[in-house]
Amino acid sequence: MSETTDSDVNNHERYDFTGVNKAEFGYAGAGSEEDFSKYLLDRMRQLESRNSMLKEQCDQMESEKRFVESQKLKYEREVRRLQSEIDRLKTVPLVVATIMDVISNDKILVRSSTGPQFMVNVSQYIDDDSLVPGTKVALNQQTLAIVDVIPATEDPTVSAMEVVEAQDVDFNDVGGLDEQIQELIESVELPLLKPDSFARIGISPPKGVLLYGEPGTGKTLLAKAVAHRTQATFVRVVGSELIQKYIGDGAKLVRDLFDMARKKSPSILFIDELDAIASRRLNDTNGADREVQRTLMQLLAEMDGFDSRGEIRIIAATNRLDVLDPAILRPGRFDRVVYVPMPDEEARANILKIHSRYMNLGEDVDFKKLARMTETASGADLNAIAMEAGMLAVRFDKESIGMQDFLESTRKVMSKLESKQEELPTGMFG
Ligand SMILES: Nc1ncnc2c1ncn2[C@@H]1O[C@H](COP(=O)(O)OP(=O)(O)OP(=O)(O)O)[C@@H](O)[C@H]1O
Repeated sequence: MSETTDSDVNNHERYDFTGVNKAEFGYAGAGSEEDFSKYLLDRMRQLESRNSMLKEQCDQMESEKRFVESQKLKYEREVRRLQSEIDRLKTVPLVVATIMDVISNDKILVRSSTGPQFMVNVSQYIDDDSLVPGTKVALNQQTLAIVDVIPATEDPTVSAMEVVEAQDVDFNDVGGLDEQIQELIESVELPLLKPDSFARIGISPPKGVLLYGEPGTGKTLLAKAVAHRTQATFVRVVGSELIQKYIGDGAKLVRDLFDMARKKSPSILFIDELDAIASRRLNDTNGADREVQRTLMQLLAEMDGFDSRGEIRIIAATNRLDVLDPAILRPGRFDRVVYVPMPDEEARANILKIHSRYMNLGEDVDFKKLARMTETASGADLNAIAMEAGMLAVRFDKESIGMQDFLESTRKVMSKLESKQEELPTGMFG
């Protein structure tokens, strides 16, 4: 509709209002025709603006309606989702079981997680190939039919082992321990690098080397350094983890470990905390002990069936030589036993130097003096002292690390050590 303009107002004289009932238009005045005409134009303007306002409101309502409709669809979807979630939560739980044997395509022997064994049916939607002994499956609670195959969540071998293809630790990173390094060169490095020399002379290199000594004295460090020197893959497992994490899988893991070492050869297999799987039998009746025994038997079997001139070397470490089963130390197994001592004064100064060689040191730093003050510290403690001194210098925004920082960090680490040693039994290595 076109807007009423002023020219319309000026043209009002053209209209003849004779005989028009003005009251019908809401006009109450008794003015001239001209006034009535003006009145009418005003009314028209008012009605036009009201009309356009109503149109705007209508548009707005239209868009609100569309919005509400889309919200409605959204909420309907949400209701359907929640409904199916409720249905899912209301379904009866499935029973977990392990396949013991496959008798025929539709008859499977399973052991449920609660213990008893059942002969059960299989849902037709399950792929026959996935039904092999050892697979975990879900059973319907009433009929005990297999309704699902539970995928293995993690391959224990992957998380139990640490496999490092190229080590960056060298013998230069080891402070002291010259004799131990020499032993490792003879028993691990030479057999890997010069196997022909052993064959020519007609002797077999030792199969396994056992490093023993207090915690933090550098046993792992030595094994890593020898792996670096020989460019061998470093495969590491921790005895206690083999036992605790994968109950029932320990023996299989040992097999997998040797398989991995063979696959990645030349390799150095490092078994840390050997005592956790190779301690003397104390109590035969307990299930956990039997598990340890099975793992140990597998380890011994693997070592016995192993060619000592091959490309795999085994190094193990323990803090407790006194608890080891003598079977593990027989010839052809860990036949070279190397004691890794706590560092003496000279070694302590060396270790401090090694761990602060990339630090910006003040001229007053006296490693000999620090070595005299750290008589009971292991290599790991000395590493902690160097790190802590560096942290102190950073905390106080210094240019370099001074003797004062080292003295402060030594005091801190040594007092922690003393309080720990008071709690420990003595005589483990004496
Ligand atoms: N002789 C050493 N020279 C240099 N650093 C050392 C030495 N001994 C220990 N360290 C430092 O201490 C850290 C821990 O040492 P490592 O893990 O080799 O000890 P370990 O004897 O294997 O201990 P655990 O018995 O607790 O396994 C090393 O990474 C290294 O930084």
